[in-house]
Amino acid sequence: MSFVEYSELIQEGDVVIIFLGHDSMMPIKVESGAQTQTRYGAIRHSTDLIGRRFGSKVTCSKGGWVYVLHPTPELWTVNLPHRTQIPYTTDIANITLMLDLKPGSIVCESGTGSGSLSHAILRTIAPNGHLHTVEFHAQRAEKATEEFRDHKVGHLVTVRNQDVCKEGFGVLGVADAVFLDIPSPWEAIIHAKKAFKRRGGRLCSFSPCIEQVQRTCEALLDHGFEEICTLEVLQRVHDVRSVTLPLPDFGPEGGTDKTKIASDPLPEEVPPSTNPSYSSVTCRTATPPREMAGHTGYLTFATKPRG
Ligand SMILES: C[S@@+](CC[C@H](N)C(=O)[O-])C[C@H]1O[C@@H](n2cnc3c(N)ncnc32)[C@H](O)[C@@H]1O
Repeated sequence: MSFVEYSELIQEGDVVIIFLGHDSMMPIKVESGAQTQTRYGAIRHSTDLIGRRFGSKVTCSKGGWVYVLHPTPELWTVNLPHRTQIPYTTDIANITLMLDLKPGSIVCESGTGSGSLSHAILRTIAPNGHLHTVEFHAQRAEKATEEFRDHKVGHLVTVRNQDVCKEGFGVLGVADAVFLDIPSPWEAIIHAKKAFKRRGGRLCSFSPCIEQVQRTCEALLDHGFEEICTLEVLQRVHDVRSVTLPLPDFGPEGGTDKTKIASDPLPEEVPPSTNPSYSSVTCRTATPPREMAGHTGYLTFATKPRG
């Protein structure tokens, strides 16, 4: 099992996602002899997991069943152990697109935090790209390193335990893209600029507050970045339902001018208001919500030009 390559069978040491329901999943590390308790009973790793196919339905000791899923960055984002605030898949999808990430890209990131974004970046830049991720909190840097190794993506990432605002990313002139998710991104712009390749690249900074965005945009302008734009990604979930609407009364079919064409047969005149099949119509419709909660943060993108 690897986060960047699909495997058929579950093996000792793999991470699997136990799916109990759409709102109830948990990641576990498979160890022979171990058991995991769920509300449907115990899952015995040796007999229930090892050697089974990813996606299998597994019956637990109390008779209930779960699915065992192959991990993906999206499933990891909603199941990872939180050590920090994290970006979610709606923002991550836009970050990946707008940073133009692809297999082979070299990316610099700070802070690593809980590794939510890192996993998505790694899946996109595999098999020959590289992620340089900087985290100044020693335990978070250590935990992320351990997880990347366990998830078989360690060869694609270098974790550095340092302050990106003081010491930068630890690499110069290599990056195609830079991502910042720190409280004072404006202090790291100078280091981002130095990390980029000579031909330039794309930068993204994620900030929850507009004041942080303003300072970051000023720093980006001061350092010669172009195409600066900030956006907020909101999910607009449409509510699908059936509605019954009254039909307007347009009068009898064929009009009321009975003298218009003498040869026309007159339609059967049933006033719509007295004919139940014409007075209303039921249809399926989708309505957007009136209010949209869910501000996660502002995404500021910019281009570092050549030179
Ligand atoms: C919001 S979290 C990042 C979450 C991360 N993007 C993820 O996907 O899980 C911010 C992280 O940045 C780290 N951090 C803050 N300032 C930093 C700095 N100057 N240098 C390096 N890391 C920093 C914090 O310790 C924290 O772990």
